Amino acid sequence: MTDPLPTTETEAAAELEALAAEIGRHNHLYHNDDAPEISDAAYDALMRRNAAIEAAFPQLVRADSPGRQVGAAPTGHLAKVAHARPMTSLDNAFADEEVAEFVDRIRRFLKLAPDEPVALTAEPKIDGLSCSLRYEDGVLIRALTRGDGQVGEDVTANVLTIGDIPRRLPGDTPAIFEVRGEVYMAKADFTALNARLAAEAAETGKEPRQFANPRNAAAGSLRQKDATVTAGRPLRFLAHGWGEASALPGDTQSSVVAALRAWGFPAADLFATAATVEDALTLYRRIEAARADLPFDIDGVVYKVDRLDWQQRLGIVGRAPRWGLAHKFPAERAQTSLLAIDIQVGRTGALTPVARLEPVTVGGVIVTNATLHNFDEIARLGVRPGDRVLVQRAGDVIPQIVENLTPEAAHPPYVFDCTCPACGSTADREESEVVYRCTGGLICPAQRVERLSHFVSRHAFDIAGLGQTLIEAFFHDGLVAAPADIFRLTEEQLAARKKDGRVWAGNLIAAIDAKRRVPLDRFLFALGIRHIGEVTARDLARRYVSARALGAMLRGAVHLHHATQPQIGEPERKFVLRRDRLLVARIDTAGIGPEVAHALIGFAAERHNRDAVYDLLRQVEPLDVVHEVRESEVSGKTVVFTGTLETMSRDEAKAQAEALGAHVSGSVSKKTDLVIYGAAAGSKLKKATDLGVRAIDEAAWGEIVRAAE
Ligand SMILES: NC(=O)c1ccc[n+]([C@@H]2O[C@H](COP(=O)([O-])OP(=O)(O)OC[C@H]3O[C@@H](n4cnc5c(N)ncnc54)[C@H](O)[C@@H]3O)[C@@H](O)[C@H]2O)c1
Ligand SMILES: [Zn+2]
Repeated sequence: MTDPLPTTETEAAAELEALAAEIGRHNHLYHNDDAPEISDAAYDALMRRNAAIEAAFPQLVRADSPGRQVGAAPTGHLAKVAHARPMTSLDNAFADEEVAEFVDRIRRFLKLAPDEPVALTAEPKIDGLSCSLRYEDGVLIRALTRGDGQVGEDVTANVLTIGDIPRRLPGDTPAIFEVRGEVYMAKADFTALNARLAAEAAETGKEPRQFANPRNAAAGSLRQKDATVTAGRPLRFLAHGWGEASALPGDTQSSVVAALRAWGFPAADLFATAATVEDALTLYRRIEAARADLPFDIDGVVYKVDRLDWQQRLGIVGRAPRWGLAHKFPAERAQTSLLAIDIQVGRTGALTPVARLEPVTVGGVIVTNATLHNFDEIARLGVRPGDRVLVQRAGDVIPQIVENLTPEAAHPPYVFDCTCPACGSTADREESEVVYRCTGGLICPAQRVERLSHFVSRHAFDIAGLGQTLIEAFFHDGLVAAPADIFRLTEEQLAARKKDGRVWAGNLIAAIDAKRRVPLDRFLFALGIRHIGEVTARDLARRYVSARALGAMLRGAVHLHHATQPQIGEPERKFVLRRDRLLVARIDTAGIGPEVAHALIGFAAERHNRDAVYDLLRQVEPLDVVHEVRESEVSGKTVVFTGTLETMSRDEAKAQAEALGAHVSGSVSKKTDLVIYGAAAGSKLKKATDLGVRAIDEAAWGEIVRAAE
């Protein structure tokens, strides 16, 4: 967990509340709908976060804390029946040390000597759903799902269709005995079932029902109202415990499991006992190594205290027994083939490469694509379509490629052609960045809504009554695709959208018309060019004064840009742009900086963008910047700033002087009228003194400025 814990009670209580709601929602999706939205690892991370906050703020533990609950209360169509003994969950461990702590806790609880051995059983943790089978006088009379641990769903009819489950126990068995275990679906059966469902759907022309993983398939198949559906599903059963029992056929976990086997229940082949923590961990690794070859999905190893008298004393705390622990496996990995690399375009134009994979089950979920983060990652992994790759799902829901398993040069290298797949514009990146962005901001379908919303926003065109929601609606209805379209909207079009919409339409058109003349800086800012925020837009506007002058400069720059591009071909060509110092130098003045220069040229070099701007210029007129000059004692004079100014930047000082009608020069000569010096002023100040030029400090300059206000 990387996020720091909340520091105040208020924050902690708020987060616990949010977690309870979120985890509750996922419990419902997982346990009742068999349709989880997040991975188990992501779910476990939420639970751990909840537990960590509860440990830091024990007074805030909620009555409905997810840490106290088992599963989810059943809500479906099946009859709800109370359990004779609660069906619990298990505490989780992820690291080896946690297993040692588990045994230490048991020793402390039972007040055992430190060297007293605590024998544990170890067995795979099957990814299915638990089920309790009640036998009375050796006959199966009821089967219940776990539900919320107190109340389960009656699935007796369904369970009778499962071949692994005996209907009747042989010979002399206790009068009452509840066998508990997992109903699961084998991996191969799961794949076949999904294929069958797809084929059936294709025949009837319906949308196929596909299960995300074997666990969901098992749960969805068992919890059917119509047991004949269950009968057609390849469900299996593994016994691992018991509930109410009038007598027990042994005094250890292992001897009871052996009896269950003798009665005809399948139990895990990899079941074993361990005398020490080290032995338990050895079993864990053995089971982990066997994992991929097991016919069913498992997500960890379950340890239980072998002695039943100790289990009895240890009892249950909250949602789980003190005598059991689920030691989960780390993120699962799997091999598959990289079919293709696609590029997704985000709402702000960022391009993300996505790996299309041959479907593979990783950690119980079918994975068909993985993120590659960015193009550097593709280079780092050296992956090419056709390669075998190692895929992993970690705490994150999005799977990732961790390694390329195909030797060098087996397939042609992946080449990114630096164009946006959504609009065909050039994609560019800055030297300091790894992310490529589409430069077709105004025309790129992936970015349009975002750009249009920006265009009408408060600091841009600021059109009264035209916000994001309306712009989105106009876009979806095909009324507005580019900024210029806003100015082509008609009252008739708008009025037709609302009942009695005349007045509204009239007002909106008037508000739009009122913005047909806007200050140049707003116009520039509204275009949504990267790095051109409000301040930079204002700087650019001040420097170029008119749209015409700015346009002329850009035309020149773009012409030069195209002329300096080597002829088509290698991808590098397209970003020569950002290395072209000469070009950038043309606009990299007045503190505008190379990043802004690159962004501007990149934008202007794109024909679609130019067309969109010309189209807009037929509708609106950007107003020239009028430099207001105030009369002051320095009007018409030449001033020089030197040294380090304390209260303002050099740029601001220069702007101040210009606003007062002064000319700012960089060097001191006989023509200089005034030198303003800051700290550590050197040769210029000396020269001024030598030439007899008047020199004042920053504070005195401040007085001149204030006097002119
Ligand atoms: N992805 C999601 O949205 C989501 C939501 C809820 C739960 N989950 C998953 O379910 C887990 C929580 O469910 P849970 O309460 O069932 O806990 P759990 O799955 O971590 O462990 C308890 C269960 O393990 C099962 N089990 C399997 N093999 C066993 C064995 N050999 N011995 C004893 N029990 C065995 C039993 O059914 C028992 O109830 C989470 O950790 C997460 O993995 C995921
Ligand atoms: Zn694009």
